[in-house]
Amino acid sequence: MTTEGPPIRRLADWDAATLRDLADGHGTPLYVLDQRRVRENVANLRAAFHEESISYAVKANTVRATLETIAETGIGAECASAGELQRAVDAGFDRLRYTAVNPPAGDLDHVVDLAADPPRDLDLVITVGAADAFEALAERGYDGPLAIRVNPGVGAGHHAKVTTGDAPKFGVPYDRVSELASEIVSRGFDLVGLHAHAGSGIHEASDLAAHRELVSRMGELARELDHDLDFLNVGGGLGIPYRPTDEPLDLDSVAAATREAVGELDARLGIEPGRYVVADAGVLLTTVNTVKPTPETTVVGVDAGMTTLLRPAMYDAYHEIRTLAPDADERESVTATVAGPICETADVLGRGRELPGPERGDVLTIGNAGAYGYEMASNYNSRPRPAVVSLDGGESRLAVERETLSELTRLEIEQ
Ligand SMILES: Cc1ncc(COP(=O)(O)O)c(C=O)c1O
Ligand SMILES: N[C@@H](CCCC[NH3+])C(=O)O
Repeated sequence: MTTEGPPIRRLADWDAATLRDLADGHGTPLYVLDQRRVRENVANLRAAFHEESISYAVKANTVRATLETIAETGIGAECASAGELQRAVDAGFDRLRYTAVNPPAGDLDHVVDLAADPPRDLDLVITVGAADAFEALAERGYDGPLAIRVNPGVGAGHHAKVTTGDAPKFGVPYDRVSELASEIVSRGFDLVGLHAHAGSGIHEASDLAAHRELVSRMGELARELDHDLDFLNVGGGLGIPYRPTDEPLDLDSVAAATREAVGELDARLGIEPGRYVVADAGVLLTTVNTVKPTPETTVVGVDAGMTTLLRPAMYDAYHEIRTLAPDADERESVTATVAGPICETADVLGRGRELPGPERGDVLTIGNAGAYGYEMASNYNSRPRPAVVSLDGGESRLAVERETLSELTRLEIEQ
């Protein structure tokens, strides 16, 4: 059983000497994932959502070491692709939800095969977000349990690009759900659940209000359906404080508000957080390559960029940045723009940051990098992806090797 921890692990709480040693030993850019913190986050969620069923949204971080840690806690896995599903199975998850968005044929083939011939006893439910996805499964002879992803018409999130509950791309329109449910049931399938997801990064009061509205609409829909359900999953999206001045969510009150909003329900409530489980369990270490004073700012060029951590470029997301230099206290502070090595103006990890006089060779640490960090890394500009180290108590081990230049072309065929 895992033990609960503080509601957030701040960047300042990481042990600087340990991180410096890891940067020395493995080079940078380097992701570090603390498995103890992952366990604490799961325990914190369980303490608050003790009546609900919890699945980890695998997309936030699929590094095997982390998936194994989470699988061991006994919670389920929510998977958005055949690749995620396979990783979750390989890491030991037994309760799996495949919540496909517009699933490609090859994915469905894989998932249907897995359902027909599982490597062990698996509790696998496929969630369809369109009538066509249901037809595609039926054509493949799938005869297992199904859930419907609903577009509840209300969304929330830290950025418009991750607000899903009101985006037409996601889910069956609310007022067409009963029709699809009847079709599924009349054709002899086992409809076990309904699902909706407001979006990612629910943190502000307005987002929490939208979440409650979503839950309430979903509760109503579940009651209106002429069919008994096993579960009503109201998605993930629980946000975390990215800025040092942000406060963590009060999970107990979010859980209580969720229960209240759903109303009378025979089915079990479910949630599927990703970010909340892994974000503050990870940091990104990066080395300063250049320090360039300019009339506007001091540009601190580092070896991590948008190909290592995409969130600042993609969502203008804020990630705290600190120096690990041991003599930081003796240095005069400068206002810096921390920029990556990619040929894009958007390749900036932080603007207007107060840093103790940065020097070439300094190692910086970037906070809350455990969620959607390594996972969204790319090879743009032919940059190899970084390594990942897994930390557990005093032990550290390499979890993902650093990509090499020769690996960048491994799929290319000489013409
Ligand atoms: C269907 C679904 N469930 C769960 C999540 C997890 O979201 P988060 O990492 O914000 O908890 C997402 C991502 O937004 C999602 O699309
Ligand atoms: N990638 C997003 C979260 C989106 C989750 C997927 N629906 C982020 O970094 O905030």
